[in-house]
Amino acid sequence: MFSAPRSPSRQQQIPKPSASVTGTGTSIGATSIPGATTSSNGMGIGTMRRATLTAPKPVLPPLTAHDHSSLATSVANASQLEGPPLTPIPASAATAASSTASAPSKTENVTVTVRIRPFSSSELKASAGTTEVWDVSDDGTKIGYADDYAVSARRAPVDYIFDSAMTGSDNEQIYNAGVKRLVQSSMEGYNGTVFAYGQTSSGKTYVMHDGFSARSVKNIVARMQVTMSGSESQPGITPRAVEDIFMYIRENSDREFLLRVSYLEIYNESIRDLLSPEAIDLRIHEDRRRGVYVSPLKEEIVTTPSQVMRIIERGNYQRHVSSTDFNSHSSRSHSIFQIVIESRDRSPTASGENMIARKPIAGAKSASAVRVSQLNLIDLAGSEKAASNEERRKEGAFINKSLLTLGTVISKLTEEKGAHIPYRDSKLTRILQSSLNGSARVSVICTISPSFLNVEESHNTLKFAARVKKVVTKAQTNQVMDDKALLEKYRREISELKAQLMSTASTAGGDGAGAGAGAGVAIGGKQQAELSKILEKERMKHEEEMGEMNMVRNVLKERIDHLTKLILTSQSINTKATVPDVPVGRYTVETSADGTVLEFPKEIESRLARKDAVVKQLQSELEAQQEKMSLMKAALEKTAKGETVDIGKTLARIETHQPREKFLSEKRASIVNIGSLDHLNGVDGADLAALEALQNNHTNGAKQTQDGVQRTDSKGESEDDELMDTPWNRDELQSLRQAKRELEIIVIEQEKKLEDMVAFEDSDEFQDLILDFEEQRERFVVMEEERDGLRSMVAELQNKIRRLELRLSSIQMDSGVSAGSGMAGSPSPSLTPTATSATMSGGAAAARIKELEMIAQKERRLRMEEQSRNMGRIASLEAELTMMKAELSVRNLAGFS
Ligand SMILES: Nc1ncnc2c1ncn2[C@@H]1O[C@H](COP(=O)(O)OP(=O)(O)OP(=O)(O)O)[C@@H](O)[C@H]1O
Repeated sequence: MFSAPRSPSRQQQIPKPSASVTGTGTSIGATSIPGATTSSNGMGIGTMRRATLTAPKPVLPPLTAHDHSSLATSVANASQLEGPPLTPIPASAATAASSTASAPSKTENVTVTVRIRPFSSSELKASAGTTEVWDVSDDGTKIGYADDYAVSARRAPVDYIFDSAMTGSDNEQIYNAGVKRLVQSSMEGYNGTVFAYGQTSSGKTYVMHDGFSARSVKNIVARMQVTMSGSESQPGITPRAVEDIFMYIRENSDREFLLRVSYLEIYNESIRDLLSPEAIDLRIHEDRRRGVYVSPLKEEIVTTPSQVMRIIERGNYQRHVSSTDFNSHSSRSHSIFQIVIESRDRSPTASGENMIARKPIAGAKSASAVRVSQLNLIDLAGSEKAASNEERRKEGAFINKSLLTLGTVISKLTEEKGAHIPYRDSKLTRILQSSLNGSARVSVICTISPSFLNVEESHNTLKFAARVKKVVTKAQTNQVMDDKALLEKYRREISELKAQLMSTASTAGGDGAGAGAGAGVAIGGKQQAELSKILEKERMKHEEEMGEMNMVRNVLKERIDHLTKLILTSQSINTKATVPDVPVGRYTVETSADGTVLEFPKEIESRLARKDAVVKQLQSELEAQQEKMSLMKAALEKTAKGETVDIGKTLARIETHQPREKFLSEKRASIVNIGSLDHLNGVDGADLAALEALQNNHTNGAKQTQDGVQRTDSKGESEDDELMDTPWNRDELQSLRQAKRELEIIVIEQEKKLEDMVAFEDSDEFQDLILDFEEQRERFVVMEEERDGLRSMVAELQNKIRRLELRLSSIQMDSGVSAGSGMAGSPSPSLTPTATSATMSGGAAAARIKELEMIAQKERRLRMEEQSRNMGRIASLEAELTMMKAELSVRNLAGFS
């Protein structure tokens, strides 16, 4: 056996999450994706090909320094990016690749990496020390029994050679050694599959997902601690692959990409969509064009690494995970996360921008063809010995059977050329068929335990690894020339929309010509009036059409924008990374000479007040949610440390924060059940009674009894085991976590609302409102001036009327005097009566009087006419005034509503 010194990391124990695993890195907090949409698309696991079986060939060349550095830089930056909401994928378009042209790679063996994880606390306890069973050679390629162990256990030496063999917890090392190059080649158009294989609790989930693989409470607490301390993380293969994918897009400016993802699990031989959990028992289909695929399966288009990680987290949350005798958080299903990568040359001739009517060209190779590849990241459930719990036993039987079939398939592939390969004997092998039969690059990560307690299982894993190493593949790039590729479909749609946009623009540009021509014809009178009526009608119709046209243009522009955002380029990714400029000067206000704001327009004032009220409300809601979250965190931390949770207080506090009854009762049950009841010995009678009442209310009364028994059994176990000793507690903890996630989602939603409010202030809509308001205000001032003018005109007229009335009455008086003296010989007002009477004779005087009377009468009539005219004018002015007032108040109402 190897004489190499033992790897120092072999001596280490599985680090306690809080102590040695130092961060979460990629943020995979439980958040929902606003606008996430569903489509019923098949998940093609690659196109069907015949197995390419040859004698074992040399393995893939090792990674170059360049390989290591170019992809390794991705992790930090790409997680910052954010993208548009998800988009529905038209069912007809989102199919797997139909390859019309392909470029085969060289034949190559499956890449196999083996990792021996550090000792777990229970292994250490059971074996009373770190008895090394396995040893890794200095060059990191061979693995065999450790010398001491081989001697003491009388084992014949074994020697396995792989692409890499390693120990410890470094997920970056394992990613670089076994997966990085495969991810890169999947970006270049080759199908790729990575799966983790190994006994239960050997570290598959740890390597595939992240350093806190198991979703145990301790790990959640550790995550919190790490997040709070801001230290480094240990992401697994999946987040690293995701980061590298986006880094690749960023660094390859000559191509454009479209990414879509799906996530499924095989649980007890039934396929379930983890992104649409109600979709269970999905079927596997196969046809010549699409190969083997699962349908219907939800696919989501993704545009940022964080978006992908949120989807994975969402799926992980749905995955079947339970505590077993061997792993407190054991994956009870095989999970397959698939990323479909479409890409195309961006050069103008190849982009398809100008190829609206292009037809698919079967079999032709072209720069504009879309490359379609799939990257499958698979976390298998682990093989296990018989479990004590019946349900776990049943699950274990399904798991073992499918893993056995996988082993048989691998054996047949490598040993019996031309033999029948029993892919159909399990859902797992059926789905993996296209990858295993040669058309994809495959990398297998085998994980083993270091302990002699698991030596047989570890040896079996090594045998499996050695067999799978012999499988030879010949990956091909798939090129699609038609709308089977979403990229092509979307590009084509963008081109068509742009063409439509152009045509609406030219229609809009030609407006008003007809109206203008008619206006120049010289015609008069009635005809002209009719013509202007027609022209006016035409103008209004034209305006309406223009309005509609603008609406259509806006819709077209939005759709173009949306589709363009889904297509990723190095430029778009880099742009998304930059912080948008904050617009300056949101509204116009009146200021004094020294710049002091005199007054905000009332309209703005009231809108601002309304907005402030909403913001305040949102803020207080946000604070309340955060408060609740910290209560939950504190409760979790306490219980994880085995401390007593002050049930009464915590419940009361949460109750005051959480009005939703269902949520409350869930939380009550969770908190009541988190801690061991043993801790509650010191609680006084009233508290205990309250606690019991709460427990009685819990729906799982039967489970509680069982839990109580198991809890007693678990005394003296490790802290983790104590905490996770019963399925019931785990369920409760899971529901507690669910509650926490719900709160996180609410917080994110609230924050989004706040952002929207702020964004509204910057929006064109808001600016338009302010402009509108300014216009209204100016109109109001003009109307007020008009009203004042009319008022003074009315006052003037009233004065005039009064003057006229006075004059009239004085005339009447004069006339009365004259008439009286007429009988007494009085003259008209125009004549002096005394003079007249003095100078005229009786007959002449009578005639003169009559004449004067007639004059007076005529004058009275004239005055009366003038008076009634004036009265009419006054009435019409008053009516006009009333109208103006009414109009004014209507406008005021309209302007300020
Ligand atoms: N390389 C490692 N370094 C540190 N801790 C590890 C390592 N591998 C696994 N662990 C820890 O061991 C425990 C079991 O690991 P994990 O859940 O990944 O096993 P698994 O193989 O996925 O099990 P199962 O098949 O039951 O789902 C976890 O607590 C995990 O954090």
